[in-house]
Amino acid sequence: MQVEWQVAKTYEDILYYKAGGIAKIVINRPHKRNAFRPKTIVELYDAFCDVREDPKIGVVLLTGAGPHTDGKYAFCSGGDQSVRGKAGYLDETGVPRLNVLDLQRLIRSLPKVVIALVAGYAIGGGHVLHLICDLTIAAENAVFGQTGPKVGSFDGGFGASYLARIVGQKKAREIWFLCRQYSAAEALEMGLVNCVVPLEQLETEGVTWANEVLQKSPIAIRCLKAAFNADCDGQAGLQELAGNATLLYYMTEEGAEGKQAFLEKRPPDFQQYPWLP
Ligand SMILES: CC(C)(COP(=O)(O)OP(=O)(O)OC[C@H]1O[C@@H](n2cnc3c(N)ncnc32)[C@H](O)[C@@H]1OP(=O)(O)O)[C@@H](O)C(=O)NCCC(=O)NCCSC(=O)CCC(=O)c1ccccc1C(=O)O
Repeated sequence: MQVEWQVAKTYEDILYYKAGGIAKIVINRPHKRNAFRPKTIVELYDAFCDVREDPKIGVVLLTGAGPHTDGKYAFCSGGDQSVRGKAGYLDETGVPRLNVLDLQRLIRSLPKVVIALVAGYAIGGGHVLHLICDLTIAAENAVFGQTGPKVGSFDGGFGASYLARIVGQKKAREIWFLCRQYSAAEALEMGLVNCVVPLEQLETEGVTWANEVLQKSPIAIRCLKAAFNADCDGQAGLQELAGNATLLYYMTEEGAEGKQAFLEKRPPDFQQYPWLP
């Protein structure tokens, strides 16, 4: 399936396209195996905010540019260690940041479906990025793993607890404690990815999945995503789920009656609405 991607906005570290109801966001630092610096995250955050505000977009494909000149592919290799300072990753003004955590929360709470397309390495913070996406499609050359304890880092948030929800406690501890690398086939076996396809079919497969999602009810999908999140995300997850309930209530005549009565300075007439079983 050929897609006519249109550039949605120009950035330095990422590429951002749209076509139909699909957005494609590409981490574009192949010379660093698509490691992210604070600027990369600021740009990713901006693009995901644009997706959130665009009512035509229902699905995002998140991927990495490649191959690099050495022929190797990467989805993302995590935080750029060359700009790591004493208290985080240094931005252009020297302020230390761990702003990937903001991006993780934005992707998770985005009321649209995010699909990671992983070719090559999804390592360290890059592995956590694919993990928090709603779905992951891996190319046959994909390689997954955490490196934190090897490079003096760890993600005790979604990177630990959500990983354990997906692959189980024993496997999650193995992944973090041993810092091994896992093939696409092994990732499929442990439920870390949804499917594995030949490299040259990766984007086509992503577009096929996206188009299938786009045939479905937007409100049903956003409520389901919030419901899946609520199971793991404590009060923030409940807030997200309940926000959808409020959205739906606002869309009812009953909800509108309360507002209308206030504006017309009269008592609300809720008696016309049934107390359903
Ligand atoms: C990905 C590799 C396994 C690929 O190996 P290989 O194919 O042999 O390529 P290399 O020759 O190693 O790399 C090519 C080229 O890219 C540069 N590079 C690769 N990865 C990085 C990186 N992460 N940062 C900077 N530069 C990178 C590499 O230096 C080479 O450059 P040359 O100039 O050509 O030499 C392998 O590259 C690899 O293992 N990479 C490192 C993976 C890693 O450890 N990532 C960091 C993990 S920690 C993290 O991601 C922090 C996440 C985070 O922000 C966070 C989140 C929540 C809580 C806390 C934190 C926190 O900040 O700690």
